[in-house]
Amino acid sequence: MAVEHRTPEAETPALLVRDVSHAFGENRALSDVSLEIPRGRFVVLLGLNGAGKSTLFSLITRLYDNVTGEIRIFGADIRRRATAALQRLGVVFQSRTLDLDLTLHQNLLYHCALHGISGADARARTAQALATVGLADRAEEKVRNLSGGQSRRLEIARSLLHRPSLLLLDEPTVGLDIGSRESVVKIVRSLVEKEGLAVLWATHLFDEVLPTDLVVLLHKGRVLFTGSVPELLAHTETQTVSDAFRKMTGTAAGTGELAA
Ligand SMILES: Nc1ncnc2c1ncn2[C@@H]1O[C@H](COP(=O)(O)OP(=O)(O)OP(=O)(O)O)[C@@H](O)[C@H]1O
Repeated sequence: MAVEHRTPEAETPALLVRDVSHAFGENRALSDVSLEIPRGRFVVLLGLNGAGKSTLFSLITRLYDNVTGEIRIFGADIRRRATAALQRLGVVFQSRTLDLDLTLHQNLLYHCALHGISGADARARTAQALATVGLADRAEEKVRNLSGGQSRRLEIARSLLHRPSLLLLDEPTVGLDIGSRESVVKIVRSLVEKEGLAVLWATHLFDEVLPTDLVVLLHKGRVLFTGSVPELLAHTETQTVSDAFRKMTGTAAGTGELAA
């Protein structure tokens, strides 16, 4: 008789992706992608434009249906237990999705309503989320008045309202000036350190990777490496993440959309 082995709840990864592929017609955007995000870790999904990062996010968030492989959020299969899985997930997509003519407060209250959160609870969560991202004093202004970095921070606040345990961010710092980039990175890293959130941070900017992060290297729809930064450097016999990336992908220095 087959014995079923169950992973204890505390050991279940925040996100498990196993053997997931996706194609747009003839264009294979993802091929047998597997990765894991342990609880409470900051994981960088590193890949150039077109690597498949946004496609993977669309599958994890169920914008697209994954027809191959398996995706689990804290153990819940996103197809069979979609509600349980998505309740634990917060997302900041690459394109902006705020209502410019509503105030910060109204944008967040609207999102609370979508999650069935209302009244005093919604107001308390909104105030707390705005404070977390340093925008408490801007609550009654229209979003139209915010800078790019402030808008991003508001989107992060919005993603926290239903108190997720796993946060996905797709190229959150693209187009921001250096000061705004730093503040966005700092806020998200602090959520990992202080609140124990697990984060999947998609980027093509190597200087956003810290030595203590885990890295998933995605190139042309395939995962070429998963592990810690020291493991990546040892594996490639290089000194920097950008050199390691170039070596693994065969991308020559000075070409491609590399930064830092
Ligand atoms: N809706 C779509 N229809 C057809 N092809 C698509 C679609 N979305 C993505 N692709 C293709 O799938 C591949 C992966 O794209 P994807 O957007 O996931 O990459 P990415 O790593 O997020 O890059 P970027 O940061 O430029 O969005 C690319 O070849 C892209 O052209």
